[in-house]
Amino acid sequence: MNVPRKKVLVAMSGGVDSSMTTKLLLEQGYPVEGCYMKLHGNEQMHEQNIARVERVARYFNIPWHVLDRQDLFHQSVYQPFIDIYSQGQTPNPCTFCNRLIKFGTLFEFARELDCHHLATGHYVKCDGQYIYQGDDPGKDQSYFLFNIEPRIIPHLLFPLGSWRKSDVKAMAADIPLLASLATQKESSEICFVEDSYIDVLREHLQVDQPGKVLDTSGNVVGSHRGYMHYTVGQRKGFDVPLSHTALYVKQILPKTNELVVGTREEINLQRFAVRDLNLFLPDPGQEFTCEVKVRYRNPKAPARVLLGAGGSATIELERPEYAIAPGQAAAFYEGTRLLGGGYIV
Ligand SMILES: Nc1ncnc2c1ncn2[C@@H]1O[C@H](COP(=O)(O)OP(=O)(O)OP(=O)(O)O)[C@@H](O)[C@H]1O
Repeated sequence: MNVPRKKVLVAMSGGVDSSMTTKLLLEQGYPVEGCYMKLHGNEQMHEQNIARVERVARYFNIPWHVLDRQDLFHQSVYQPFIDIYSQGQTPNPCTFCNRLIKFGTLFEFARELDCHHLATGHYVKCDGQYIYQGDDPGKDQSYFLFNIEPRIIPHLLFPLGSWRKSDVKAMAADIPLLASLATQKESSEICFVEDSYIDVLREHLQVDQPGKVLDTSGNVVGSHRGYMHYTVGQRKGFDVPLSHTALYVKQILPKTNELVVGTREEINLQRFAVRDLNLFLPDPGQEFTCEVKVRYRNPKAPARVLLGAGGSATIELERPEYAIAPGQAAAFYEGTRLLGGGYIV
């Protein structure tokens, strides 16, 4: 006799991924409910997305909910995004949202609805103990999940982990009533950024304030548009008239509105620190070896992690890496298995 499946709450954005997540879970025999969360402040976008979620929920004949978490999102994702840029660092807002909202308050809501599982359309895999990279190398989103609470992993379902995005779109295109999902524009990488992050910052801060560019010896060599326009590792957008070699941002100095630039060799780092460590390993010891990804699109690099006090760690890379930006996540892996990570200091 088949054991009945426990109920799942699917985080539904109105996009193709979470809609096809719903379809796959229903096919696997799970009772499913859906939930759209109002997070950013763009009401027009919410209306459009809610109409899509309603269409999908009706098509699959499942109950669905709207959860308003705009206040929590503002306070724990949007405002820190602005504050971190103003401190001269590069924030990773999706990791805040994943910890506190998608896999935080939404999980609490799932429990209120008596749902044992929570599912999203992330391209990752999960065996109930660990999260793994998704099979589609161009879509794997495990990096953004390094900071979720370990206690909720046993409840998570990610049916798209073994799918390629192109096949997910083809599956949607085969359902006449939902075919438009397959062709709709992909949502931007950060849900509240329509075009450029600088437009968001400009609403709150004086981002356009020209400043000095220094070389690594402290000489003034050029000018820039305002430090918030830049990320460590960036090569373009500042002016160093007399340089004949490619120069990259090595350091951002918010107090003096200065950038320090250097050659590729000068900006490479082999050792750096992280804070707010989050580990899925039950017993990591004082140090362990793994591979580290310091940016979403960077390949994983072999490293040693030395644990320090108060959730800090030092990362020693086997070979120097380029563009290690304070504020970004450093996610740890063993093969495709996500071990956790921390924020680069
Ligand atoms: N506003 C929202 N309400 C509920 N769940 C959401 C919302 N936004 C995103 N999600 C969930 O988080 C997952 C990952 O979101 P992300 O924006 O990274 O992916 P996406 O490729 O745009 O997904 P989709 O095609 O489902 O919109 C989505 O598949 C969905 O399950």
